Amino acid sequence: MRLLIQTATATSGSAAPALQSNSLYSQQSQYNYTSMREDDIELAIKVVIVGNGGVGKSSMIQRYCKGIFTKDYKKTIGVDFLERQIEIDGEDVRIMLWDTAGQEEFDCITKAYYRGAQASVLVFSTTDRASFDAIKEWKRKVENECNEIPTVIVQNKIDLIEQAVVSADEVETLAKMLNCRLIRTSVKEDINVASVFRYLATKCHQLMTQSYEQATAPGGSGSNSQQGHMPYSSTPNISAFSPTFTKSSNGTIVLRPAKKGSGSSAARKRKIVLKKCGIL
Ligand SMILES: Nc1nc2c(ncn2[C@@H]2O[C@H](COP(=O)(O)OP(=O)(O)OP(=O)(O)O)[C@@H](O)[C@H]2O)c(=O)[nH]1
Repeated sequence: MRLLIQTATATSGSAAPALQSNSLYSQQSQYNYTSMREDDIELAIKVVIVGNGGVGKSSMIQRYCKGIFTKDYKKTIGVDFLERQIEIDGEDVRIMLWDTAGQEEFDCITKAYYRGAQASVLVFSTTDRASFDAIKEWKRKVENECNEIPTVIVQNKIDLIEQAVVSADEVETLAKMLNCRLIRTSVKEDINVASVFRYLATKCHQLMTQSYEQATAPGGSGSNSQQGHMPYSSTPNISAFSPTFTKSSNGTIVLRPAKKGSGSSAARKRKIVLKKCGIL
């Protein structure tokens, strides 16, 4: 059995995939569990990476997904994405990293791609004061499209700490004020890059599991719904789609079944719980 989810059309690794307007991910992320078999669920998290031009967003994604670093600066035009799969609590989670152009001229294109994101990374550079000052505004832009989602502020280029134009105190104060986790990275030296995405994936995984359990618990909010819809919550859900997977021309993305035999004991336990809950 397959679940169809209307979402943004995207092509693996290509720049600026076409976007379709999409009610599912605009404000209310809802899943119809009655039409979904647990085997069909593949956990995927959409993460948007934002920040001024030249702070290292593309480099960070390349480092994380391909393990490479290049000194060349190639301005991102529009939007691009890469993905990587990691394991959280014994379950495979696909992290889709959406790289957005930092230049304001691309704002009207990029903001459309924030929609449906379950987590965000706000990046500034240790050597670029303006990029630090812009963090609040980047957060606001993401929130406009996604409400409150797990967010990390990344201070990149800490290998250049001697040329820092922002004090440690200032950065910590801002992170507290915006209620975001702060992680200092050097993409060049490969310091803390993986921690950023593991932190966000873990956070999203927890939120999704809570939501899921509430929706499927006997007498829980899910059982009250005639349609079996997951109740709307301001917390993010991990979406069960992958932009690399087969899509139809109308922007419908078809889920692929989870790999056979890949289930860990945690995943198996979840399957048992789901079966008990009578999910078809
Ligand atoms: N020293 C140092 N340089 C870095 C680091 N991360 C990225 N850079 C360099 O910073 C420059 C800009 O990096 P990009 O990844 O292209 O920046 P971006 O944020 O994607 O820029 P836009 O596409 O314009 O939004 C490149 O020359 C990178 O090599 C780092 O951790 N340390």
